[in-house]
Amino acid sequence: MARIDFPKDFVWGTATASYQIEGAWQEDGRGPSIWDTFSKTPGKVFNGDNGDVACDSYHRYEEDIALLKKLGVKAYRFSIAWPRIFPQGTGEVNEKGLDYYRKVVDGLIAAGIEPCVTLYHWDLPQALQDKGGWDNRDTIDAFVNYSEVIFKAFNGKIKQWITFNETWCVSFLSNYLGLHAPGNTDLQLAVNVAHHCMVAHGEAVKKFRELGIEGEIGTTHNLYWFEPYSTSPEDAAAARRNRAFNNEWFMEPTFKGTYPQFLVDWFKGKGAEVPILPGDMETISQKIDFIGVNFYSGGFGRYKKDEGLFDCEEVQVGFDKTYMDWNVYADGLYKVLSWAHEEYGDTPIYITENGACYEDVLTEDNRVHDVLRKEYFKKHFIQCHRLIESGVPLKGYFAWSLLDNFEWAEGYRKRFGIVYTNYETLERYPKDSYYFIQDVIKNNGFEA
Ligand SMILES: N=[N+]=NCCCCNC(=O)[C@@H]1[C@H]2[C@H](O)[C@@H](O)[C@H](O)[C@@H](CO)[C@@H]12
Repeated sequence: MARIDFPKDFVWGTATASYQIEGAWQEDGRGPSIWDTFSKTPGKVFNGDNGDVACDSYHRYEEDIALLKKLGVKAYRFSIAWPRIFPQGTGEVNEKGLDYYRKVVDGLIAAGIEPCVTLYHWDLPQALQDKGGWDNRDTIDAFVNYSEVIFKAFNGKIKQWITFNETWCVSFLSNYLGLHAPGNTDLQLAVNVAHHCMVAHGEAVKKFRELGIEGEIGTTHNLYWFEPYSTSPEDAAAARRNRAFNNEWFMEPTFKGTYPQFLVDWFKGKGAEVPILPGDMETISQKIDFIGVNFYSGGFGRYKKDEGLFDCEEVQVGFDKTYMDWNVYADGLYKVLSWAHEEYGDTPIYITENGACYEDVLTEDNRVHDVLRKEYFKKHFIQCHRLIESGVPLKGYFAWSLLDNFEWAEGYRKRFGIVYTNYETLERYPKDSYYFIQDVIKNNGFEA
């Protein structure tokens, strides 16, 4: 057994998102989001589940904060629901919406926990979607207007700001693959959405700097480690395309102000071109204070003509799988963050999400012995330590998720929490993984 110790200032946290935990979907003036619409469209979400109640954190946030305090985290990442602040996306500020987040932020600070806020975690006001959503460049200004209200309302209280969560999901998963809201399946539309979200990110960073807001600002991309199954040039090219679809397409513009040309050409061949206006790339690549990375999995790919968007098929090489059928590939975390550090430089990195879904059984005495999830965390903590030892500027780790919650198109059947949510009673029960992480935080390390 080897002792794994983390740096004294390493930030341990957990993460959630508004639509996944809050519920209270029509309370205190909240307007509809695209996820209210999508989840109530038959066939889109497992079992017809929706976020009307979710974990009811809108009313139970004090319980959540108590769980965070007991866990011992330094920070808590959550998102603000744009439709609570601007029910129609723009116009009059809904003060009652702001009041909820004032209570959450003040509660966290009183508990000695740093609030880390995501401004956009997918719940776009439906009123903006009705005008084209992220395909319409006007939504960029609406996002900056919303961001400015939040910056000013919480300046000095919130010190870590994330503009977007997973622009890959907002664009390709939601507008090309059609699996998330609003459920489109058009490559050009998805390319437009990705671009406009990244411009919106850059414009919000500019506003943050102009206003002199305290703290640090960044964005979160979900990175996936994908490598060729063999040394053949075809496999290498196919895997590179598939990886770049997830990684470089977002990291290159964010850090270098360019799109990866080989993929621009590939998309052009598929009839999709990036709607770049003069100044966009400079806006997107505004200097950020940190990069958030969500990491879950990775895999191997090989060339297969006409397979998917990139003539690339994933090869099963025997990885253990989570209940999402995702590979458990902890080395992939080391590889992808080492690659990001080499490619994009010394910007501090936070793992803003990492975690696993398994079938959880609640015992008679309200325990969940989630051995596999504990193992998943332990394997990935070891890789975090390797990264730090290798000189990668990894500054913190947020476990996904504090609570079992609304898992998007999977509804409530897929549980990622370190705390079990009983959806009938809305009671919360810490799982064994919660106590494992509590111990790791207390000792800032563990016996590997
Ligand atoms: N098909 N398919 N595609 C693979 C999708 C991988 C990317 N999904 C994520 O990273 C989401 C991220 C999200 O922030 C959170 O809100 C989700 O609850 C977690 C768990 O799902 C993860």
